[in-house]
Parts: sequence; C-alpha cells; structure tokens
Amino acid sequence: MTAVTTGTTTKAGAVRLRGVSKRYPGGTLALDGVDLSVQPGEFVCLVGASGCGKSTLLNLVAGLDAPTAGEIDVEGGRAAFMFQEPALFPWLKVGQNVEVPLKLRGVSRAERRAQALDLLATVRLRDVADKRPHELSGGMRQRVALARTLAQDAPVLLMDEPFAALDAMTRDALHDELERVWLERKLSVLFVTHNVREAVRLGDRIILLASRPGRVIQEFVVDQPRPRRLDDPSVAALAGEVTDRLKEEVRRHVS
Ligand SMILES: Nc1ncnc2c1ncn2[C@@H]1O[C@H](COP(=O)(O)OP(=O)(O)OP(=O)(O)O)[C@@H](O)[C@H]1O
Repeated sequence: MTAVTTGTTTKAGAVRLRGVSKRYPGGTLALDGVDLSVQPGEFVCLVGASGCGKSTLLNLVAGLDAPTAGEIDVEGGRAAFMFQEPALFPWLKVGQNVEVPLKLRGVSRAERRAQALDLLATVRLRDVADKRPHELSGGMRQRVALARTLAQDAPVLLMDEPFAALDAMTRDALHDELERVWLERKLSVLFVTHNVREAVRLGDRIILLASRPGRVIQEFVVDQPRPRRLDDPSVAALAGEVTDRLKEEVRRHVS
C-alpha cells in the first residue's frame, strides 16, 4: 500500500478531468481546479467530508451539469449513473424497468425482453423479472438498479453512494456482486462513498477530496489482493490511515 499526493494526471483515461472548477449561481465554489483520471478498467473511489463536492463532481462527469472551468473527457462520450436510491418505476415490472434504457437506446421490442432478462441474470435476479419493485428487498431493488444502469451499455459507471441505505450484510453482498460485474464487464468505475472501509474494500485507488472548495488532496493506491473483506486487518489499517487524513482535513476547517 502506498500513498501519494496527486499532482496533475496526464495520461488519457476512461474519465479525465483537467482543472475542473464549479461555482454555483449562488456563489458557492464547490470544486476548485480538480485534476483526476480513471484508467480503463479501473475502480476509483472518491471520499471526502460532507459537502466537499463529490456529488457535484459526479454530476459534471455525467454531463448533468457543466463546469465553470476546465475540461472533462469521458470514454465513449457518456457514462451510466447509479444513485443511492434505486429509483425504479413502481408501476413497471422489474424486467420492464430494466428495459427502459434499452428502449431509449432504440433496441427493438423483441430484443428488449431478452436483453433485460440477460441483465437481470447478471445480477442473479432473472427469476424476479415479472415482480413489481415493492415485492423486492432493498438489496434486490439496488441490484435491479445496477442491471438497469448496465442496460445503458456505457463503459464508464458513476456511482453516488449506491449502498449507503442498505444494512451491513446486504451491503457486503452487494460489494461482492458489484466487484464481479465490474471485472466481468471490464467497466471503469468512479464510486462516491462516505464509508472509508467500503472504499478500501472496492477501490484500486482512493481519491480524497478536501472541502470548501473541493480539491484533490491525496490519493491512496490500494494494492491488497482481491477479493478483500471489510474486516481484513490490512483493509482496516489502510481505512484507518485514510480516516486520519480525512479527520485532519475536517479539523483544519473547524479550527
Ligand atoms: N445546486 C446547487 N446550488 C448551490 N450550491 C450547491 C448546489 N449543489 C451543491 N451545492 C453546494 O456545493 C457544495 C458541494 O456540494 P455536493 O453536494 O457536491 O457535496 P458532497 O460532497 O456530495 O456532499 P454530501 O457528502 O453531503 O452528499 C456544498 O457546499 C453544497 O452546499
């Protein structure tokens, strides 16, 4: 395990931000000169104190908002986005929910059903295709949301605290699930979390953002072999190191 303070990242990547700043109309400078990259096939976790601009950054990469300054490149020109809430359409069956992005991509009606079932099989939920979302547990709903996100067929996956609302056991299972899907599909992932252990469990790298304004202050390379467990001593040790750095940053703000 090594910790390096980042400077600019120059290599082309699946996601690349150069000098990205975001000032909201009210005047808040949410991000200030952020440089970061996600390499193809890499899993990068973004952590930082509340309000440091993590969601702002993901929204910019997703193209939901525009930066005030700087450049953002995303492989294939677009990324798929998954949120904390599964946000499934309650009036549609599970399979139909997964079909929505396929429809938007112009996949024919005949093809859609088969593709949706394949995607549900990827998250091991093929047999619930004809149920309604309310019939599923929270963890199952989030797996359906993952299948629906995969249906966007983008090489880059943006995840904004996707497991924050789940209990510890379910979250643990979802870590395994996501890791498997990421490796199978060779996705590039930018994953926001408040949970430092989760970041060490999943990430190839952890990028730490400072608050007000949001800037990259440190980067941690996680080189523990996979699959990792949340309670691995080496995971706990690195999580401790990241948390200490985070606390230092929070103290800097309150003092
Ligand atoms: N639409 C907006 N208009 C004005 N200010 C905003 C807007 N969205 C976010 N902000 C401000 O920008 C800063 C960064 O917010 P952002 O939600 O990106 O942080 P975050 O790190 O994701 O926070 P949290 O961890 O609490 O979700 C905060 O000071 C927030 O109040």
